[in-house]
Amino acid sequence: MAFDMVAAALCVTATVAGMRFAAWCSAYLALRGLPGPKGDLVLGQLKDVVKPDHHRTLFKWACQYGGIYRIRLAHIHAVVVTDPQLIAVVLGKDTEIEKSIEGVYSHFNTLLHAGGEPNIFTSHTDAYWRLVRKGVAPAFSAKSMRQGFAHVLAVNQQLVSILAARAGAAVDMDNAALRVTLDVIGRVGFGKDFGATADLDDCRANAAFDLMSAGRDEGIKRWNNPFRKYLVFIWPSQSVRKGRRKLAAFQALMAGLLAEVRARGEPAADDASIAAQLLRIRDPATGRPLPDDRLAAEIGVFFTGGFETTGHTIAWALLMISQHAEVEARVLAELHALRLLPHQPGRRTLDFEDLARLTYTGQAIKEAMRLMPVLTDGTNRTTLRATQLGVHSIPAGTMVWVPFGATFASPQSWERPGEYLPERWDDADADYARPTGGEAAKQDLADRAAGRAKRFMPFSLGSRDCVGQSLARMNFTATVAMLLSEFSFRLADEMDGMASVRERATSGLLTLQPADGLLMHCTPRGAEVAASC
Ligand code: HEM
Repeated sequence: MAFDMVAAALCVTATVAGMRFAAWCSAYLALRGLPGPKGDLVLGQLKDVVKPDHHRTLFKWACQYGGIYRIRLAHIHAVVVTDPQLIAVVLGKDTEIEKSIEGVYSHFNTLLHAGGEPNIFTSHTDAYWRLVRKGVAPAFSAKSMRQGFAHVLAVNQQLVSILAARAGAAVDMDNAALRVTLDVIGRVGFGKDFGATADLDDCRANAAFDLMSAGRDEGIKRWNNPFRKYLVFIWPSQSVRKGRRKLAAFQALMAGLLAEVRARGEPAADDASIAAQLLRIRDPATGRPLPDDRLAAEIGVFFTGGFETTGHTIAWALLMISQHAEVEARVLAELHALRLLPHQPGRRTLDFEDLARLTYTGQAIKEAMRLMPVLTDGTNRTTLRATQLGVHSIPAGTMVWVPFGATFASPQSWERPGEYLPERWDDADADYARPTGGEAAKQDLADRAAGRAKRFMPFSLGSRDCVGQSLARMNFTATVAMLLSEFSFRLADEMDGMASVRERATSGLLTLQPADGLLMHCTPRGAEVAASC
């Protein structure tokens, strides 16, 4: 009897394995027509894409193989897409191509939830995701941003005073920008001042700031080694135990924030902060609020999603603007026209309406986001069924990777792609793909319904785009404008020049960031600057 059961189990296992192998082989054959790099026999291109400078490799492959090519990450077949027309299909068809939850996003579940439950970022596009996404949407409306602006101003004013007191000294502006971002999300979204901006020096002095990066580090280790979450039981090395402790501390921090928010009582009717909106969510089936553990995980995802992304964006924009004298001069002229420069007659404080008026400054930031996109790896999808991408039929179960860095720098979509040219955004249509290859291509493009495919999508596209983009825009525009109005920034000699900072940028830590911080000397602007504008 026992023998029969073992034999039956073995038969089932062998059949399932056989079917999987057959599916794998058929996907291999189906994708064989696509170009792609030759890789390691066992790992394929896996080793290339976990390197700290893999964004360069993805760019090189896009130039070499075009807007769609295949790679293999060990046993996973993947198709990499940088052609805007195809990206529009990939990110626009939720019912055919879903976020790659299993194998990519689900690794991040245990970072935020001890039991590994998914959150708005890591869940399928399902009923739970819709409930949370719809629930928090009002927190990012124009009205909420206007309400939160006073916090953005206060945090940046604090940074300006600290930098003024350290005039001339070299300050790590990447670290400073990250701190501002943490405080902005804390204050605007949750009514909580973490005080990270108050002390720029010591990472460890601010527990919240320290834990934000710790969550990220452990996330990467788990992504590179999915078994890491179990290792503490099997091989409890010091590093694994430390990672676990940090994660537990991060989750406790978020649970503590939830308790703090609850202790304030029912949110006021006009409070549409992230905290208030999360508390208002009700399960339509039971009418009950989300359980506390899920709420704490959702709070955590707004910090992890918004903290490094916005912080490094600010740092890259400061670097690019301050290293291009002609761009900086135009930014200053715009600030001067709005009476936002120190020492100018009738000087005003930046207000919410100014954010929309800072057209050129916005373009300068946007161009920095094109050349140094924080989410250079973009997004991953998986085909739920066989899907047509251009002339290629992509089998079900294939990972489709849209790397933004390679897309935003591709010579197939951009003129002078490697140059920092904020003026390219003067054209309101510059976000959209252009026909290349003469009249025929123009006609072809005009013929396609999806002819206005976007070639620039730093916040992604479609239903799973960035829910927090309005907060990010408000934060980075205000910070860059306020810092540049008050100071000129010179890259410290230790940084070895802008080219070297860009060359050494790492994408191995989830976001594209300066490898060794961004040391800059900040000099307060004198009266002559306003006079010369
Ligand atoms: C410059 C700053 C930012 C950039 C470039 C950015 C970019 C993105 C991108 C590309 C996605 C889609 C990711 C994917 O498909 O894997 C995303 C999703 C998300 N972002 Fe952002 N983000 C930024 C700031 C923020 C901020 C400030 C918040 C909130 C405080 C936030 C919260 C989220 C959340 C919760 C999601 C998941 C949305 C969903 O799946 O429905 N992000 N972001």
